[in-house]
Amino acid sequence: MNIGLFGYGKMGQMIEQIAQDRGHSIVAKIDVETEEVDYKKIDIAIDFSTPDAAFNNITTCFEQNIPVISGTTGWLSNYDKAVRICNEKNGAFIYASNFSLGVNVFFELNSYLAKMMSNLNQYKIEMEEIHHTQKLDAPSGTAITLADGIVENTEYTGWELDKSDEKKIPITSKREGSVPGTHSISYNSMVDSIEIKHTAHGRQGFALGAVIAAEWIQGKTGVFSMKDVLNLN
Ligand SMILES: NC(=O)C1=CN([C@@H]2O[C@H](COP(=O)(O)OP(=O)(O)OC[C@H]3O[C@@H](n4cnc5c(N)ncnc54)[C@H](O)[C@@H]3O)[C@@H](O)[C@H]2O)C=CC1
Ligand SMILES: O=C(O)C1=N[C@H](C(=O)O)C[C@H](O)C1
Repeated sequence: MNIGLFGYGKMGQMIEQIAQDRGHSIVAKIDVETEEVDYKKIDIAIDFSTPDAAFNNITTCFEQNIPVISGTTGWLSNYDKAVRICNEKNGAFIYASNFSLGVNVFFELNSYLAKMMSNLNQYKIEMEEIHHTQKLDAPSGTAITLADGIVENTEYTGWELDKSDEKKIPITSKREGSVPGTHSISYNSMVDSIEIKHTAHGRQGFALGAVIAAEWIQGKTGVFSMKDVLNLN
């Protein structure tokens, strides 16, 4: 595949390595200073840019009939609009807050545990995410997906960054050194706690998942998720 990277930061560079190892070519590296893009060369776009840039990058690719894999977080207020444009153009799109296999298994585990805990009112939930200090958004996209999985299976109505509303899942976002991404969810009662936790050891898992998604979406049209790619059911 001829890949166009939108965002050539920490993730863009990791994806370049992994994509090349898997026999793909990087034909464009688009970053903040890029003035001109030759879209004709690009078979597929992989966007790991910034919350402000993602929507424009994604929809410009749809206009150019280029399928898009996006891992950028913090732009989701425009997600429905991006999906509409993708469908209007008969395009192909995958957004995932986290492309790693481990986190996608963790998403399933989280939903399953939430369902089991839904009637046990003596347990109160808490979520914590820890990332490097360069991260622009909080809470992380992964934490939001985890919270959505809990809301779907319990009576919690949403999430909040500062604990106050009993009906919302309290999320604590910590920014420390170069931490690649740690997410934990705990259910705490007076007598005990149950905790599940995912710890990324680096960015390889995210990057590999994005390249696998790009390989999977070739020749398809529609809006998909990592659950489709990984066949997790
Ligand atoms: N879904 C997932 O699995 C993962 C998602 N992420 C998300 O991916 C995004 C990027 O993460 P990192 O690479 O760590 O950040 P980074 O800050 O290292 O890289 C972002 C790059 O985007 C560039 N950029 C800014 N405006 C741009 C524009 N208009 N067009 C193209 N590029 C532009 C920046 O100059 C920078 O080089 C973040 O939103 C992060 O939360 C990060 C890791 C995994
Ligand atoms: O910014 C990051 O680094 C990461 N962002 C994603 C998120 O917001 O969940 C995924 C991963 O945790 C790393």
